[in-house]
Amino acid sequence: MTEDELSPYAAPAERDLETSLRPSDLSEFVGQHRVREQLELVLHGAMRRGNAPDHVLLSGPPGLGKTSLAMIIAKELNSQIRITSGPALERAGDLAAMLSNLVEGDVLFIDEIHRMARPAEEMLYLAMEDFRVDVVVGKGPGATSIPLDIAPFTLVGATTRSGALTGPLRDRFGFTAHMEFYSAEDLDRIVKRSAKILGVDLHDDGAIEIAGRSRGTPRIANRLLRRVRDFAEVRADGRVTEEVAKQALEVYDVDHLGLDRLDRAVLNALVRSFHGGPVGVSTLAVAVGEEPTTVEEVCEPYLVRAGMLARTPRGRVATPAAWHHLGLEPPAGDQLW
Ligand SMILES: Nc1ncnc2c1ncn2[C@@H]1O[C@H](COP(=O)(O)OP(=O)(O)OP(=O)(O)O)[C@@H](O)[C@H]1O
Ligand SMILES: [Mg+2]
Repeated sequence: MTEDELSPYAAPAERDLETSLRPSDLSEFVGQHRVREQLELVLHGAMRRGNAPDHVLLSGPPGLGKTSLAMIIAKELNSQIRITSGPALERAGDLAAMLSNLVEGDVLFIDEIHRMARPAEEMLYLAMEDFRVDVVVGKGPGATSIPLDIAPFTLVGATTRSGALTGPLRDRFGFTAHMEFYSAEDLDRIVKRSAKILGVDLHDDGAIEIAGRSRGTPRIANRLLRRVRDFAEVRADGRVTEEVAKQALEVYDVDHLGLDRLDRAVLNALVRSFHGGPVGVSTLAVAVGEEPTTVEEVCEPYLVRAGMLARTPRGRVATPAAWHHLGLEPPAGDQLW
C-alpha cells in the first residue's frame, strides 16, 4: 500500500471518485448527529427569519466530511456555493475579487482556512462582520481606502487545525461544528451506501469488517472498500465477505483496529525508543521520519481516540493499551497518563 492510500487526506486522483460518493443532502449525511442537529437549527432558524445564517466553521480531522457538509449547507439554503481555499488567497486582492462577486445569500466556502495569508484574513474580519471590504487604491502616502459594500453571505470555513486560527477570526464564526470520528455503525452504513453506488457485492459481515478498520473516517472506509473490491475481483469471485475483507486488509497492512503503518511506527517509537514517553511531538515525528503536523493531525487524533496515546503537558505518553497492542508488557510503577 502506498503512503497516499494509508492517509486520511484525499489523493488527487481520488477527488472524482469522492464526488460520486458524496452525500448530497442532510438526510444522506450519515452520523454526526449532534453537529447535524445544531446545524439544522442554525440554518432553518435563519431561513425562517429570511436572512443569511451565521458564519459556520467546520473543524475536524481530514476525511470526516467537512467539504461534503459545506456543499450540503449551500443546498439546504438553496444557495450557490463559491469555493476557494486558504492557500489560494495569498493576496488580499484575491479575496476582495471573490467577495465583491458574491450575490446575496451565497455561501462562500474557504477550505483550509487556517492557511490564509494575514492581509486576506484581516480583510475577511470586516467582510464577515459588516459585509464590507476596504479596497486600498494607490501606494505609499497617497493611498486611499475605498469602502465597498458586499452582498450578505454566509462564510463556511473548514479547518483541520482550529487551534491554528487566530482568535479574531474564530470569534467571528457564529457556529463551530466539531466533527467527530464516526462509530463503527455509522461507517457500516456509509460503506453499504457506497457499495450500492459502486455496484459492489458487499455482504453484511464484509461491511462490518471494513467499517471496524476505517479509523472512524468515511474517506478511509470508502478507500478500503475499493481496495477490498479489487482483491475480491482478482483473488475471489467478486463477493466481499468477512473472509475476503480480512484477507484483503491484511495485504494492505491495516490491522484489526485500523492502525496503519504510520500509526504503528509512532507507537513503536514512543514505546521502544522513548520508553513510553513523555516525549515532544516534534521528536516523535523525527523518529518516524514524518512532518510534525502529519503526526499531530493524522495519527494522534485517532490514537488518542483509540485510547493508546495521551497528550500530557510534558509530552506524548503511551497508555498500557499501546504496549499491549505491540505485544509488550507496560512497565510497572508510576502512571504517566
Ligand atoms: N457523513 C458522511 N456520510 C457519508 N459519506 C461521507 C460522510 N462524510 C464523509 N463522507 C465521504 O467521505 C469522503 C470525504 O469527505 P470530505 O471530502 O467531505 O472530507 P473533509 O473533511 O472535507 O476532508 P479534508 O479535510 O481532507 O478536506 C466523501 O467523498 C464522502 O464520500
Ligand atoms: Mg475537504
